[in-house]
Amino acid sequence: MSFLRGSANYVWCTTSVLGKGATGAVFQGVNKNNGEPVAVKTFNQLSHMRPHDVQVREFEVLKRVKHENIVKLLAIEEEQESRGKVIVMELCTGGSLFNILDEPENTYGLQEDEFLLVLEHLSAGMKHLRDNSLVHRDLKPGNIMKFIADDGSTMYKLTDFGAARELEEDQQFMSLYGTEEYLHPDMYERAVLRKPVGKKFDATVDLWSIGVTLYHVATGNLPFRPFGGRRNKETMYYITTKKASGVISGTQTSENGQIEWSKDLPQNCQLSAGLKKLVTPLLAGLLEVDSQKIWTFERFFKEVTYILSCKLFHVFYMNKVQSIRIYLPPERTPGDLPSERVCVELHPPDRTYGKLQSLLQEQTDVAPSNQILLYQESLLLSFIEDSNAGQSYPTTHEDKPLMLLSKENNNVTLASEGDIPKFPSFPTLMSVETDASLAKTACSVGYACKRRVEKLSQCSLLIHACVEQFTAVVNKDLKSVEVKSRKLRDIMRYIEERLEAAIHARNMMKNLMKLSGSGDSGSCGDLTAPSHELVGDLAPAIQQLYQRYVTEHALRNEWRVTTCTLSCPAKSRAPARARTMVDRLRDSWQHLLRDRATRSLTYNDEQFHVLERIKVSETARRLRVLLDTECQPAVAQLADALADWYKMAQTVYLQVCILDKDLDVYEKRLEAFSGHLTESDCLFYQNLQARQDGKTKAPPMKHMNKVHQDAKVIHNSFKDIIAVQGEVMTMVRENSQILTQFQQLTDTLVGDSVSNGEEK
Ligand SMILES: Nc1ncnc2c1ncn2[C@@H]1O[C@H](COP(=O)(O)OP(=O)(O)OP(=O)(O)O)[C@@H](O)[C@H]1O
Repeated sequence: MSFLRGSANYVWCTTSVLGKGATGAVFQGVNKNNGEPVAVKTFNQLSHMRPHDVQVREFEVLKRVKHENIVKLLAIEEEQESRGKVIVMELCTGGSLFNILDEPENTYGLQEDEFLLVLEHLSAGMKHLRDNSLVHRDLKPGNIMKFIADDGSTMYKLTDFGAARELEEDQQFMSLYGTEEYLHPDMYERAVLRKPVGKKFDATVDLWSIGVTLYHVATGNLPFRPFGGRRNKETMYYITTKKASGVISGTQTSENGQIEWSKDLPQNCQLSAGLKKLVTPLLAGLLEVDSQKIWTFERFFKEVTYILSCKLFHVFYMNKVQSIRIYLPPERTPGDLPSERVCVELHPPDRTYGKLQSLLQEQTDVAPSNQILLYQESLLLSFIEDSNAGQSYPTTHEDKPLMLLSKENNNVTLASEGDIPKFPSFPTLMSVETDASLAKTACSVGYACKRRVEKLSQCSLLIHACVEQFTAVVNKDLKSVEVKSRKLRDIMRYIEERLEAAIHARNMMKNLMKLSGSGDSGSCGDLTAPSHELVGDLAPAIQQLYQRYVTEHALRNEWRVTTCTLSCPAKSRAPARARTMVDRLRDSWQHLLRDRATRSLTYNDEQFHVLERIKVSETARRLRVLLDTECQPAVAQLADALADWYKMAQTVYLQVCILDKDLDVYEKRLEAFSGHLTESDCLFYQNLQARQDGKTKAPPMKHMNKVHQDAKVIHNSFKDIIAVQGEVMTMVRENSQILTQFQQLTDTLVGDSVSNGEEK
């Protein structure tokens, strides 16, 4: 039966229950004046038995807080019929985090991006409470609401501020608080075990609850789980108080059995290894029973700020066909506040390329010197303006990651992603009670399978993308090596020409000086050009590679030929098929849930119930087949093809690297020789100048100073050699002609004087 209830400005229907808690129920209502949907919190009889000041405290607190991560208070009104107070709040259509975690999709915890959103919003909301000297004391997923804005963006908001001071009244606290798994052990001892404790519950009790909540959000499970659950209170207390520092979970799987402690997040949780590394110490700091060791709020906020300001890199590690995530620490900003120093000291800012490489090595074992890191169709380094500054690093996405390839290891082996739990099977006898929970478990496993199918499908696309990008890089490198070798051959030719001219000039001057009896033209040092055989030797190898890989596209063609017959989960729409099957599992689960609520089924209903069980088992079987016999083998085959292809591609890449290095060595030698030649020319022309100035018999050199200066320029900047070579050569040639003419003239003069009998 539904009843319409109302206050001055709002109405709600008693069937539109959003949730129920210890103090009352929350309904979806509507503003009578503008139709705005709202949430209306009403209070039950039990809540009215609390002292008056306790009852009004929630209203007082709500009036004081104003923050985007705290549910907004719209009004406090009186219900027309009962005259009881109601709280009207903004409506959070995404439900509570508890409901979200209860979804089979989140059985193993929230996805990484959603987890980070909860972390950010939860800590921002808590910071606002701290800034207003408020302690929540009843923090748990049920009191964190998901608000979905008109633009579809999500905001998590804290709610339920009814607990703060009630802790002073033991009785109320014990009777009104049902969710004990999130309580700090000291509060647990007093409220649940009902032992008098001489301890004060300060703000750190919230930190413990944040720790339990975050563990729950990250894994889908509570961190401390005694066998038998909530009823095993003594063991619960034992686990939380006896756990060692750094331990973040304790589970008892059998009656009076051993506790399994762990300092790590479970393997099946959805967070990446990169984020786990940052979140695990945070959880350990919060789930610390020793009051001396538990983190302060300030430390918690700083660590969260640190985690959230890390730059995320999606990386596809080709040799393991694995998507990984790297969180690069934030940069130090000039405006770092003194209060942030602690955090800076704990995590020295280091957003350098070297840091990125060492984080990659941590997760992949590929040493920095062996990392080939690509972004799109180039090496990542070519995108980064300053390898010490993170701002210029490109933004990556799941489907547009950095590609990491190992330079020295040309093996490709699929990384093990861990086992997916088995689908449950229904017992032969139908049970309305257990069938619904078995169907829910089947849904949870179905979601895990679907995620794995999506991952494999993405891997297959990334394999193709990686091949394309690496091929582009090899081609680009080959092209630049080819251009470099052509340029060096040109330079070599130019240097040889210059050398020839220099030798010619010196020989002629020598002859002239001898003839004119003016002495020697001066030493000009050893002028032997570096053998151009080296560049000549490299040229055919470069040409051959160029022809095969750039002109004929051998790498691309090879990949196409080997993979054109292979199946690809992305092309066969495996993710869409997996999604349809999971939807089917969900429908069946909902059907079995309705059956459980009905309790007694008619004969026909029973037949349909049995059919739904069959549907669940059959869909589960097909989903497993899709994963095990279609997607996994397809990616394994692609990985094998990739292994063969990479053996070839890596060889070409390394060959090109070696050729490039050889050319660099040769370029250096040419540069050194060019410098040497320039110096020699300078010396030579300086000598001539001196002779001219000293009125000794020397040819009048045109452009001599210009040649001298340009030669210096060339010496300073070898790279400019091509730009000025024409000009310099013209001048050198002109000087050479002058010398030749001068010699001819001198020869004539000498000949004349000989014929005139002047020669003795
Ligand atoms: N603003 C809101 N929008 C949508 N649903 C809400 C809103 N506020 C509360 N709810 C739902 O109502 C439930 C109970 O609300 P609330 O926690 O305030 O009640 P309570 O009686 O204090 O509960 P508890 O026993 O947890 O202390 C929440 O878990 C949530 O599912």
